[in-house]
Amino acid sequence: MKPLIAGNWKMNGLLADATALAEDLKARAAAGGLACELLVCPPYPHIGPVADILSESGVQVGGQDCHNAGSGAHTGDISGAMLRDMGCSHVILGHSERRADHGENDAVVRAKAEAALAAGLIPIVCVGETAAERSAGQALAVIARQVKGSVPVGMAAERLVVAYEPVWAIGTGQTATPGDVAEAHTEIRRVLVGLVGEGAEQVRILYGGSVKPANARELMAQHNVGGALVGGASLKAEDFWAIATSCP
Ligand SMILES: O=C[C@H](O)COP(=O)(O)O
Repeated sequence: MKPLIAGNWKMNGLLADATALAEDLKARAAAGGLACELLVCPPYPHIGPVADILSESGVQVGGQDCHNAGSGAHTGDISGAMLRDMGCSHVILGHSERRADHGENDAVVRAKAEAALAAGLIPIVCVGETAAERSAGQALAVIARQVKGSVPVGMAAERLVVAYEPVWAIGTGQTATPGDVAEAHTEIRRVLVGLVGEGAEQVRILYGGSVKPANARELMAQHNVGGALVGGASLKAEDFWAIATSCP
């Protein structure tokens, strides 16, 4: 399977910024020849216009979260079906900013992943340790616990993406070393084998945390790294494209 380079635009920009970025990516994608799949995850209000612009481009569109219920009285939330209806193929779930800002735990993330799958979306399940957990020597244990708790059991490997995002590397400019990344991804793969079975080798495990053009090539070359989840650098088409063209 090709690597996946996903851009998480988070809560940034207005509609004009989102559509300008989408138009720029569409123009770059028209040349073809990328060795990876590309995905952008705009803020909810921008998903429809961005999906319209990118509809024939090959660049996929995703959500940044969805509720675990299919519909109902959940003010301020959106469902997987709504994302699918707007043209989304993927949804990011359990991002550390959701876990911190909205108190989402592994059980909630797993319920959301099950709802996303039921809606026809591919969940990108995020895991990663804090700086304190790493200092305490618990990084791998935390990662293993989050994967076991957040990933639905027995799912098809091609319907799942996992993202390793050490919390201390997100938006800080401090990137995990290639060795840290390889170690964490190997642990995630080991846990996935128990959850997914034989297909676990096919699950793409993305790295996220201060990925930029200058470090993307080395990170993407690590064992078990199947792409990147990019925050800040995905807001500039030039940088996002440079990361996409770094795929092996
Ligand atoms: O979802 C993306 C990550 O949180 C990484 O963000 P960043 O590239 O700005 O560090």
